[in-house]
Amino acid sequence: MVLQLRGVTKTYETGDGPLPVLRGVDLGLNAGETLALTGESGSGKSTLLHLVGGLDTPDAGTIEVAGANVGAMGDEARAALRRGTVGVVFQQFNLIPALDVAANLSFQARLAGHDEPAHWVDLAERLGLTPFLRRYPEQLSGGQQQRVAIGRALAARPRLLLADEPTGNLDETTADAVLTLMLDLVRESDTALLMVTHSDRVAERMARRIHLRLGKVA
Ligand SMILES: Nc1ncnc2c1ncn2[C@@H]1O[C@H](COP(=O)(O)OP(=O)(O)OP(=O)(O)O)[C@@H](O)[C@H]1O
Repeated sequence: MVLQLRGVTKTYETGDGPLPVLRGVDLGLNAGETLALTGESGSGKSTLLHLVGGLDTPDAGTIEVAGANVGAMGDEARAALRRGTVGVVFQQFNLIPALDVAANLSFQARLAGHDEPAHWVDLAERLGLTPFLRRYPEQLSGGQQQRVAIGRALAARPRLLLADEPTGNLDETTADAVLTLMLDLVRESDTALLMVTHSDRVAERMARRIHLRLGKVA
């Protein structure tokens, strides 16, 4: 299994007191599996993604990614996890502003130890980014930046791809095309995909779907 969560809980401290968000989440994801994560606004979807990506730690429970316990990792191991094993496409794309599109793609691949120009060039071509390789992120539309973020994550050949509404900024036709491409790419590389979405249309294209409600998988 690429991802296994057991009894994961997370409570935030707020000005109004503790806010329990996750109350014992169990979840497993196999290599190459695609899973839609739905739930109302505020149900904890982004929190779950952040925990799996090692950006925050659970209060209790375990999160294993490719057999390693994320909660027990030190900063170094967690950084390595984010460089290579887990790819992320979050709503703020976090592209590197000082690097052009080609360099954003190749930099991430090199960081992950996959210095394979043919791979990221192919990803760029399939994502329709070839005309923009010499442009900087600020010179791209939101949808173009979104495609760079997808290409950059996949260039690192992750075992698990975490995506938060990755087609949310696109019109329906483009969103469908980008989603089809993403699903093709993860299938080809046997990458597991955990995608947060509000869209039934998107969720229906994934192999499995789970819903977060009252802090648990409903
Ligand atoms: N750092 C934080 N400190 C305190 N509360 C937080 C923090 N981050 C998130 N929350 C709260 O935790 C709850 C879950 O937030 P989260 O972003 O995980 O929800 P979500 O399901 O992703 O929502 P949306 O669909 O609106 O993006 C919300 O009530 C939010 O206000």
